[in-house]
Amino acid sequence: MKFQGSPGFTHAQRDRIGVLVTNLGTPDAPTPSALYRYLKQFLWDPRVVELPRPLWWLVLNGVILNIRPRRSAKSYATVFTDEGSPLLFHTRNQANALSTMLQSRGHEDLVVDFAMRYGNPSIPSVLENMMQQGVRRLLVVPLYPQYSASTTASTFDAVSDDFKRRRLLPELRFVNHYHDFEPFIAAAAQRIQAHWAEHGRADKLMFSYHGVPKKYLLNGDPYFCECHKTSRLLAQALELGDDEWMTTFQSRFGREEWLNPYTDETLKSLPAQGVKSVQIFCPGFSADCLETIEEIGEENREYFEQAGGERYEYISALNDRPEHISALADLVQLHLSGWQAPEADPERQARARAQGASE
Ligand SMILES: C=CC1=C(C)c2cc3[nH]c(cc4nc(cc5[nH]c(cc1n2)c(C)c5CCC(=O)O)C(CCC(=O)O)=C4C)c(C)c3C=C
Ligand SMILES: [Fe+2]
Ligand SMILES: [Fe+2]
Repeated sequence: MKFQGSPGFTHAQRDRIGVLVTNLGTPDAPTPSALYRYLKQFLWDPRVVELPRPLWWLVLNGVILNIRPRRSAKSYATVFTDEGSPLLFHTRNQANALSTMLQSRGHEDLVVDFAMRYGNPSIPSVLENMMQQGVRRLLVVPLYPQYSASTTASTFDAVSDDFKRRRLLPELRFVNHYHDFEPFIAAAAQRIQAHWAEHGRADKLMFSYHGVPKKYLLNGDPYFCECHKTSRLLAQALELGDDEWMTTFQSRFGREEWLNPYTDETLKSLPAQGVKSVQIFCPGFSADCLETIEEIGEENREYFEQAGGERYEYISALNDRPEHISALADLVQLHLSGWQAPEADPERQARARAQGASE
């Protein structure tokens, strides 16, 4: 095995701290061929689908990749804009705003960038770029508030797979979750309150999270519990009574049982129970994407209205709202503690100057 070196390396280059923000990833275009590439990479990840590989290879390549790319491309076409996929442009905007906010808080020499677990910009390409800019201490921040092996651990796999081929490794810190981080809860509560100020309240506030197969919970994934904790803290922050809110799980895939109650089935049943108006917020999605805009904003609205519901409002994600960026900056600063910025260390600065002068 030949490990990849760092061709541009010089001793005079100052060590820098990097912050890599990541999210799930999205197809490059709303076309069947782009969807084929994206879904093939995503659904072949053993963290996402935990079925025996030979069986899953047959189902994925024999059935799913023959049907789903065309179907999903149609859904994606309804959410893509001139700026591209919402997940991509929101994540880019978040990283830019985070960089600006951290600079304004005195972190002037941080390298802040973003990457996607699947698709582009890929984690290896962005890591390479950051290493070339002198990043020797790296904080990875997956924008998944709740930990799940299928998302958070999969991101760790991608970072460590990249490290496996490198000679020079940065020091690594990795944010596992922030489902109960007070500034995050406060930002989400503020988002909901802003919606109420504009539109008033509804009979029920639903917190809808992306689901995972129920067996992941039974096998020890804390995701379900972390979702419930986020909901409970949000309900507390908003001073909601027990019958004013609920937690549900969306985006089921395949036939096996997933975390429940399911968002779609719940919405179909609520009008018959006297709930005529609902507002839905998705606290697990840090950025709007197909699963919020199309699935919650459109598809589930129809289920609720067809079942007799009268008022349905989707409360958009935190995206690059200032309160979200501020919460993320708090999270980054918490995790950077002890990693003094090189400029703030006078001894190191003097050493770097002397070294630069002697070369
Ligand atoms: C097949 C299993 C899947 C698991 C497990 C899963 C977990 C999971 N996903 C997210 C966040 C997102 N998922 C998104 C899209 C999406 N998810 C799956 C499947 C699983 N997800 C598929 C096949 C797709 C693609 C769309 C489709 O064909 O239906 C997205 C949106 C991406 C976008 O481009 O907009 C997000 C975000 C979480 C948080 C999670 C586990 C906790
Ligand atoms: Fe998903
Ligand atoms: Fe979906």
